[in-house]
Amino acid sequence: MDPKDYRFSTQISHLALDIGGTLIKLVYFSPNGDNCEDGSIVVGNGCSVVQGRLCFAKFETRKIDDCLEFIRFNILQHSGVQHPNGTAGDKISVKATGGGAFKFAELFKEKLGIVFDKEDEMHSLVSGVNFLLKTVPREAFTYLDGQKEFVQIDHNDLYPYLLVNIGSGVSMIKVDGDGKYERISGTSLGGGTFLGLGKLLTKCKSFDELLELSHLGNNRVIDMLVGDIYGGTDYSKIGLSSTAIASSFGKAISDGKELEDYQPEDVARSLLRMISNNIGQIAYLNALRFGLKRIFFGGFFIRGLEYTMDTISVAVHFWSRGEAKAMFLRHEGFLGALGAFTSYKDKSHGNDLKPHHHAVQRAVLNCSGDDNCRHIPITANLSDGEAIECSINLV
Ligand SMILES: Nc1ncnc2c1ncn2[C@@H]1O[C@H](COP(=O)(O)OP(=O)(O)O)[C@@H](O)[C@H]1O
Ligand SMILES: CC(C)(COP(=O)(O)O)[C@@H](O)C(=O)NCCC(=O)O
Repeated sequence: MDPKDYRFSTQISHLALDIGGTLIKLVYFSPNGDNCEDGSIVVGNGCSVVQGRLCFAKFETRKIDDCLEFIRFNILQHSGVQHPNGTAGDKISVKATGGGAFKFAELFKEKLGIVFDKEDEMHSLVSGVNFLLKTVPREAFTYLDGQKEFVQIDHNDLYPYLLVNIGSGVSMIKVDGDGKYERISGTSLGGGTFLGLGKLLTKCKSFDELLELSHLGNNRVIDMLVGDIYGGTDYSKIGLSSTAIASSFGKAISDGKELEDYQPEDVARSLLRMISNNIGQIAYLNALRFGLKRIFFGGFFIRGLEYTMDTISVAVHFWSRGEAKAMFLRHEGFLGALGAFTSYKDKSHGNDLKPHHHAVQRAVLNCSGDDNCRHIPITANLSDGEAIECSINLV
């Protein structure tokens, strides 16, 4: 292969995208040093092992042009690939998953000369979680009563588990092994519902603003509690305390108030609680259906927010009477994109490429904060996923 072509084709396959209903997630490999060659070590079988980091970025899907610019200026040019206006002749193949891999395929081809090599969304989610759980230390944790505890993952006792991905909508997947999974349930009441209803009800403009508001609010102003119905007492016979929510938003029935009479922060709090609680409960019911004890929650809805994780954990704990465990992931929002990224290696089997083509060899979390992704000049939300140090094989 012409060395120029070699560089061209290997560099750009270090990017994978997950284009969802609300957010576009990017995972890309950033070699240590200014370019790939600087960080690479050639090993005996002719492969170069390149040291670097997996970096993460996200964009709102409605602002897809920002994402296109980001890829053009930070990834294509940084890789030595210059396609200001890609043409049909300059095809670059990139792994992509999520609904947007279909919806926006033409746009990426037209604007960047990128052709999507599509990976199934559910498959990518599962691959992403398995990669994280098996490779990245201190990835999974529990969160209950304000206590975060990292979970030691036993590779020999990982399956089966339930994966609940809370994106715009929610998918629930029973995972039995690598590439062995079944989507067993889902609900349309997900992150998109929280954000959509939140925008309508509070006039918030963004997810972050809505979260900020929810921090300040009190859900009991709007939620009808068991005590409100039972005159302040518990309904202990069926295990409900007086402070349990009997009916989300139920107080609005008889308060005689208009929406404007409620504080937006209380509305945001009730909404967050309602969505989180409902997902926790449906997750538990599905875990019960299949006798699953471990439930991993992913998706960008969670955003590492204590209140959300606590609500989900309490719901799982309460309904399962402590039998099932809710667990969360540090790279929660990038499961699909990571799965698509790791699929560069899967496709190498059975074709001309050697095994381990672009296989992520090992990963150690790099918690160095600002130092991550420092070559990136234009704005992207980089703080949401900590970079993962790793090396990759280039054949
Ligand atoms: N910065 C953000 N902008 C919009 N939504 C966000 C943001 N951060 C978290 N979210 C929440 O995450 C959800 C999207 O999660 P994600 O896993 O990316 O799903 P999708 O693949 O459907 O886009 C949104 O519906 C919203 O609830
Ligand atoms: C259609 C989807 C898989 C798309 O994924 P997303 O962009 O929401 O992450 C998801 O929104 C979903 O599973 N919705 C729930 C549909 C249902 O089971 O009712």
